[in-house]
Amino acid sequence: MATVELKDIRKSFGNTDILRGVSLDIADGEFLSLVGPSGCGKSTLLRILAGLESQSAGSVRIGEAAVDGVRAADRDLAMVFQSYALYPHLTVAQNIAVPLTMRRLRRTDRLPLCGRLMPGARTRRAGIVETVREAAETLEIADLLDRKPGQLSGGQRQRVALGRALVRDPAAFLLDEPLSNLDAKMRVHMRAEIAQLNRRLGATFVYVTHDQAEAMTMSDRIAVMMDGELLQVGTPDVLYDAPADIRVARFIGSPAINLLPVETDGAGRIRLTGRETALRAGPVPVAYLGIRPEALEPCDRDPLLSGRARLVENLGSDLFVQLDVPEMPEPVTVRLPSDARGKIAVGGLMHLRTRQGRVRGFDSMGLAVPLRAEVFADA
Ligand SMILES: Nc1ncnc2c1ncn2[C@@H]1O[C@H](COP(=O)(O)OP(=O)(O)OP(=O)(O)O)[C@@H](O)[C@H]1O
Repeated sequence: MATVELKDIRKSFGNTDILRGVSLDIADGEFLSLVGPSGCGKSTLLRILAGLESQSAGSVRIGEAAVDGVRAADRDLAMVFQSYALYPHLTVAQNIAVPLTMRRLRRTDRLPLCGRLMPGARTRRAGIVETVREAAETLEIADLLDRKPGQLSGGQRQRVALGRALVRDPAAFLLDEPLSNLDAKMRVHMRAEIAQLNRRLGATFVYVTHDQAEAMTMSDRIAVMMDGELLQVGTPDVLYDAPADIRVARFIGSPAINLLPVETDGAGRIRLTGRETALRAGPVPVAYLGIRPEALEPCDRDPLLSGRARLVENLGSDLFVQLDVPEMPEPVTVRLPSDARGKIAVGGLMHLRTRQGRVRGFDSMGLAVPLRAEVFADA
């Protein structure tokens, strides 16, 4: 098992800069997800780490060793892709055994017929069968070992691909959107299994996904990438509660955070839809307030904002209401507990407030800035 260190990685394809200096330290045994919208450079970064692509500048270390210039096959990493890349004519057991056959059997052992007669070949083959069986048991596919990939579900195929990575006992696992071919239910199931696998093995996992929910539920830390840059690296809680950048705030969380345009006057008073609020800016003027849907709640007096419901979505456990707020460019989303069911109808007027510490300020460049004082009716 190993730490992974990426230092100022740059990559250009022709004149286009795809990675613009990415530095990231991943701890031994950590589950780190790289997330970001399509085309932001996540897969390119993972491929550089794997040795499948070379960087234009910067360096990669795995464990104690600098691996720049080291071939992919010699980096001691296992990769799992979105396409499972299984051999259709081999059984599950044979598919899982592929890396072991290459590594543990001598060329002469692999010869048809006479290979089995080579001294020690029988013991080496028995060792492989045992390792495959252990991996299959870990992944709960031991009863499928004799099947061919065509006779498996998507989730089972993905487990076989994981099994093939597992038997290599690599320094780190690199996974590139491994669940995107699965249906929604299987994705939820497999993401729990992969997270458990990381804990059980104590191995370093680097996981690429564009699905923030996947990253939030599985990771120790998440690195958010956009346009070839890392915007923020932190635990799921930090990214959710304290995004450093408005783009991180928008990317993390579903439904999305409300980003309300505001004005700050010379005395630091923050005005929302032309009305003064109880919020005050710090030294830097605030241009947007970020408020998560669950950080808004109905109130009778001194509302932060008021609007009419344009959509009420009942999820059973929660209620999502979208409000049209006069002068606000986009509807405001509110998440209410299930006991609000039946109390709010489309067209109904709602007054909303938020609580101390649940508002985040962003400046005109989109960087998080401190609010000086938050004075609420309930404070
Ligand atoms: N071999 C290549 N030649 C030229 N451009 C490339 C090459 N590989 C990737 N790119 C470009 O680099 C950018 C980043 O690609 P990359 O696959 O890393 O993005 P990504 O964040 O993983 O996206 P996705 O989630 O869609 O897979 C894209 O604009 C892509 O078109």
